[in-house]
Amino acid sequence: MIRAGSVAGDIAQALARAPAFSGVLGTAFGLSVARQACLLGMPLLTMHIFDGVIEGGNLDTLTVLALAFFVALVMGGVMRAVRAMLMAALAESLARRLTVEALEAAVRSALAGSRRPGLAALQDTAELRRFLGGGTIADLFDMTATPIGLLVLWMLHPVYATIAFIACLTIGVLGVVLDRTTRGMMRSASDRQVKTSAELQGRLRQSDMLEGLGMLGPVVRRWEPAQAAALAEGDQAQARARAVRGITEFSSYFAQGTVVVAGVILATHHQVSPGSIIAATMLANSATSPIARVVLSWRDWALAALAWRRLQELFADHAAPAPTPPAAEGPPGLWLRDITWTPPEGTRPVLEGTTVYCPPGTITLVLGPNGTGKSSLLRLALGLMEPDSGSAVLEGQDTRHVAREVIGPRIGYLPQDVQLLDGSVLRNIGRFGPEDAEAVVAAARMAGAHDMIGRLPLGYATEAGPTAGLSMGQKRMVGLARAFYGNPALLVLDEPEAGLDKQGREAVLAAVQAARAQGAACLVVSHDPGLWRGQVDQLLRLAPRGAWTVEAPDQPAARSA
Ligand SMILES: Nc1ncnc2c1ncn2[C@@H]1O[C@H](COP(=O)(O)OP(=O)(O)OP(=O)(O)O)[C@@H](O)[C@H]1O
Repeated sequence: MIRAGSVAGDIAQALARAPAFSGVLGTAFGLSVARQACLLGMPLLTMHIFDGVIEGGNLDTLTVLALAFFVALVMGGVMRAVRAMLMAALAESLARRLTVEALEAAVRSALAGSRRPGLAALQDTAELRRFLGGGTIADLFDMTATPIGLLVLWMLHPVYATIAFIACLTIGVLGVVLDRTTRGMMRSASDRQVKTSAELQGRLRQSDMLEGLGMLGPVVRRWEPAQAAALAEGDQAQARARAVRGITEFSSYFAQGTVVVAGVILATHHQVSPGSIIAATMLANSATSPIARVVLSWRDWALAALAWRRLQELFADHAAPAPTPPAAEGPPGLWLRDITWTPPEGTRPVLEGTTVYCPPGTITLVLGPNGTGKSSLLRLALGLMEPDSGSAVLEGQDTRHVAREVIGPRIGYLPQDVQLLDGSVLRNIGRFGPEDAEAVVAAARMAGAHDMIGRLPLGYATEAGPTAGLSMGQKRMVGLARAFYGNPALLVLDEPEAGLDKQGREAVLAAVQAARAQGAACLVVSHDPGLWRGQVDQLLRLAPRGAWTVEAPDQPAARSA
């Protein structure tokens, strides 16, 4: 849980861990101090113009002072622009790094069954980018003007400094009160909004069903109260922020007005010069306005804090499994060793001690009633989920504890719900790697999809993404070709024949036989054992409550020569 007021510290700590980032932050801070020095010189110049030039009538001095005033102004502006560029570059660079990490963690979180959409992690990264690049941190750096301004005011007259100090204190206390009283509200509103928009997104994905069955109204009516509650909580926090904004602005102007009044009284008693009144007003403004800006940008701080907290929780809860070195003498093929697995929020294991060895060049058919854990076993075999105990070992390497880019190319996977990504059929089959048309066509031929692809409007160049017009059967065939791409050592197919016509089913059988002949260990889930009769080397039967058996098939597999 995030501690009140710890956001800046947390973010600064994270930035400081990266030397390049801390260097940029240090430079931006240095520029802020230098800029404040330039700007704080201006009230003193103004005072000299009033007290020295008006009384002495020396226009040469006025020219020099005016020039110095102008140079200070330009230098302040240049430093501000350079600082803004540095902060924007820093925000960009940090966001790029965070985006990759956030995406990886979001994928792992989705695999673990989390309902929080990956999109939310990207929105949080964008929020942090906006925060870092948007001048809020620069406002914090500008707060160095406050002690310097107060010191100079003190040197002009302690009464000036006291008035400005009280104003700074009032604004600062208001900021802390605002933060303490609304942070929880903002957090809850923001979390609720993420949840409700995720729910709505999930439901809208089923637009055919919603529209076809006339369910849109009831769905929206169920979603609306939660959304309204989230918005109401956000509005309440905003209302408090508006009240604080009013008091902050009032305090700032009140301080300046009081400085003028006090200055006139002091001048009539010859304790300060008339020019000091203008200088003190400017200095009081310089001392109070950075604190006021930080308080007024409180919402940005709060939103960035929430985004940061959510990302930290996502990274902590879904860290990449630590890689382990492969065993020196691992058996070839796939070995599922004593796997026990309980679904998230489940009370009893669906798989209990499941053990099966799939040598290279064999087909293992996984059978069982609905809900007995067949798909889950495949995902465990691929290392996509953490078992309660046991492991899946491919050629001596634990498939869970290995970099995905290392093991991915050795695996072919056809999930139950085939998803193709935006891009051509060619790019999808080639897994969006370097284009290798020959290997793509070889995979498509092996999957029996080549002729079907040839009949598509643009052949291999046809769009295959979720909104493209491929039928379910066509998608499945393209997905099968993607699984075969690169002759994987392990082929994991979840109901590959589902939804295919007779020709498609025969193509699948032939394709899996071909993969076996090439030495792949094949693990296939099916609800149609008849189709696979005489085609497989062993059967893994799953039953309710974690029961399982490994059997030889009724008819031994017919091996191709
Ligand atoms: N991410 C998850 N979160 C919660 N429960 C899950 C999750 N994945 C699987 N389960 C549960 O685990 C059990 C096994 O699911 P699984 O999809 O592996 O069964 P299956 O044998 O493949 O079923 P089917 O034949 O219907 O495809 C089910 O009760 C399911 O609800």
